[in-house]
Amino acid sequence: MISNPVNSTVPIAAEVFKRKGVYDEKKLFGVTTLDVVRAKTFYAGKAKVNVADVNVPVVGGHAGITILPLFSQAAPKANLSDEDIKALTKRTQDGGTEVVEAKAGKGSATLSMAYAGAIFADACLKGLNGVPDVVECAFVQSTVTELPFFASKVRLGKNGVEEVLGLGPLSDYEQQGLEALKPELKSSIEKGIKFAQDS
Ligand SMILES: NC(=O)c1ccc[n+]([C@@H]2O[C@H](COP(=O)([O-])OP(=O)(O)OC[C@H]3O[C@@H](n4cnc5c(N)ncnc54)[C@H](O)[C@@H]3O)[C@@H](O)[C@H]2O)c1
Ligand SMILES: O=C(O)C[C@H](O)C(=O)O
Repeated sequence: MISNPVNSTVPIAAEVFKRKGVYDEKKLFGVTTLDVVRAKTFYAGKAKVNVADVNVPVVGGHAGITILPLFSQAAPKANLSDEDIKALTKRTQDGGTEVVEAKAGKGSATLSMAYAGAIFADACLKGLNGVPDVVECAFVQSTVTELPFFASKVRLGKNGVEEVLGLGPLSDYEQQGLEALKPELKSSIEKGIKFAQDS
C-alpha cells in the first residue's frame, strides 16, 4: 500500500482481505521507503558523507510524528549535535507535507516516490527470488510494540515477510519519540479498522 493515509490504509486492506478469507500478513506492506530515502539524504547532507554509503532505519508509521528516524543507528557514524538530530528528525517527518504543500493541490512527491517504490519493489523481488538477507523498513503487522501494525526493519524472502526485526537500542530522544507517536498511530490504525468494518 502506497496510498495515504498508509497508517490507516494498511489496516483497512487487512480487514478487507480478512473478510474475503485471503489475508496473509506476510504479504501486506505499507511502503515507508520514502521516509528512509529522505532520512538518508538529509543525514548525508549534514554529516557530509556520500548518501550511497548511508543507512538509517525509520520506524513507526508514515505521517508526521509517527515517522521516527533512528539516527542513533545511522551508518556511517557522524558526530552530530542533539540540535542537528532534532532538526533532521523534523525535516524527515515533514518531508511529505513539504512537497504536498509546495504542489498546492496538484498531488504529492512523484519522482522521489518512484525511486522509493522501485527500491522497495526490487527488494521484494530479490526476496521472492531467494536472495538472502534482504532488509527494508516497511509498515506491517507487528509485535515489535503493543500496536498491531508498525514500521520497522523487515527481512524479505520467498514468503514475503520472513522476519519483523526489533527496534534495537534507542537514544533517549528516540524513546520519547516512540512513546509520543504511539497514541497517534493507534488512533489511525483503529480508524482504519472501524472504517473497513463499517463499510
Ligand atoms: N507512501 C508514500 O511514501 C507516498 C508518497 C507519495 C504519495 N503517496 C500517496 O499516493 C497517492 C497518490 O499520490 P499522487 O501524488 O499520485 O496523487 P494525485 O492526486 O496526483 O493522483 C491521485 C489519482 O487518484 C485518482 N482518484 C481519486 N479518487 C479516486 C477514486 N475514488 N477512484 C479511482 N481513482 C481516484 C485521481 O483522479 C488521480 O488521478 C496519494 O494517496 C498519496 O498520498 C504516498
Ligand atoms: O502524499 C502525502 O501526503 C505525502 C507522501 O506520503 C510523502 O511521503 O511524500
